Amino acid sequence: MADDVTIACIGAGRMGRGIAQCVAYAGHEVRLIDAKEREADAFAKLRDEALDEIRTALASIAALGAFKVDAVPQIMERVSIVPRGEAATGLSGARIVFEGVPEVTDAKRDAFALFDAHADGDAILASTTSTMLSTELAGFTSAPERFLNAHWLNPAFLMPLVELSPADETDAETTAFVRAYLEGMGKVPIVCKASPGYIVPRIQALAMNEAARIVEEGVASAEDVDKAVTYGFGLRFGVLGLLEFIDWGGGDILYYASRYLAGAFEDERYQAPEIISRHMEEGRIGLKTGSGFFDYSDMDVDAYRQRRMAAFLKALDNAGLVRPPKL
Ligand SMILES: NC(=O)C1=CN([C@@H]2O[C@H](COP(=O)(O)OP(=O)(O)OC[C@H]3O[C@@H](n4cnc5c(N)ncnc54)[C@H](O)[C@@H]3O)[C@@H](O)[C@H]2O)C=CC1
Ligand SMILES: O=C(O)[C@@H](O)C(=O)[C@H](O)[C@@H](O)CO
Repeated sequence: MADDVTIACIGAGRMGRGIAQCVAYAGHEVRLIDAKEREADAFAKLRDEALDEIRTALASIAALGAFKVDAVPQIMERVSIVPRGEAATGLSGARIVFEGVPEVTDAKRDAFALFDAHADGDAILASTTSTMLSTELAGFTSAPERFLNAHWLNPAFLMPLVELSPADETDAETTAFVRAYLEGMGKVPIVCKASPGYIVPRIQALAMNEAARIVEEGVASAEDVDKAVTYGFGLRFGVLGLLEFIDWGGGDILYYASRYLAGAFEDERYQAPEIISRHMEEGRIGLKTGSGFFDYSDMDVDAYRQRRMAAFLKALDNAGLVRPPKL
């Protein structure tokens, strides 16, 4: 991967700015393109706001000790922002164009048309849509072989994961190029097949809606729901992952818990998928049977548990929750 890759972002909102910050930090030139037609005054306001936001975010991370604050001006020199009318200049020479316009089909269609009209013949278009099916979006560009979804998580500068979701027509080289580029800047890309919501938005939409529902029903306060996530749900799944935790608790427990909750709430949303009952029939319910979603049969299980314990202790220590025993 060349060091002088130029990047463009269509859309200078939350994600466009966050991606620009990562790209500039990683040493590459980045052009933000305001996707909306605006009067000169309105564009100047947006430009100042966007550059200010990126500069302030960099400075606050530097102030926390991540890097030297003197580096901020040099990083900022790599960021520019142009109005929609200058999209041709902004897109010229860009190797990857990240699209970050609102999660609305017409806005995507319009941004893709801008890419088609002005981007270079070898440029890759990567949509940061949270949910839209890549195969559907691919139909909005005349270069579907150079298109894929690249779902960054917010805040882009802090979150390592980027979910890549190629469309049916996407060339393998397109995915490989974007993957290598992201890895080069220290991100952690994963590839999933064309499917709405990939992994994270698909799981978190259920979790976020359920959290909101708990507050709506008066079951717990917003403070306590988020405390439960910080000190329970999030902390544990940060160490174990969801599927590994099924193996720890036992797939059978999830099966019975899901059945009870589906009955108690009289709602199908708690039904376990078929794979859970199939694993039970096959005796694959996790650590206690030697396999579940993962295979533990050839593993030194004590050493494995000790590694996970170390990760838990680290997480507890970060949260200031490690206490010595009372003697
Ligand atoms: N906000 C989030 O937490 C995350 C958002 N995404 C995705 O990234 C994409 C962009 O989201 P954000 O950056 O949050 O949006 P945003 O609203 O902050 O920024 C969108 C930008 O596009 C411009 N724009 C262009 N065409 C527009 C139109 N037709 N109508 C209105 N505004 C238009 C807006 O002026 C704005 O500058 C969406 O697809 C979203 O689902 C992905 C990950 C996280
Ligand atoms: O994970 C992310 O950062 C994003 O996918 C989002 O937060 C989504 O846009 C989410 O807010 C949609 O409800």
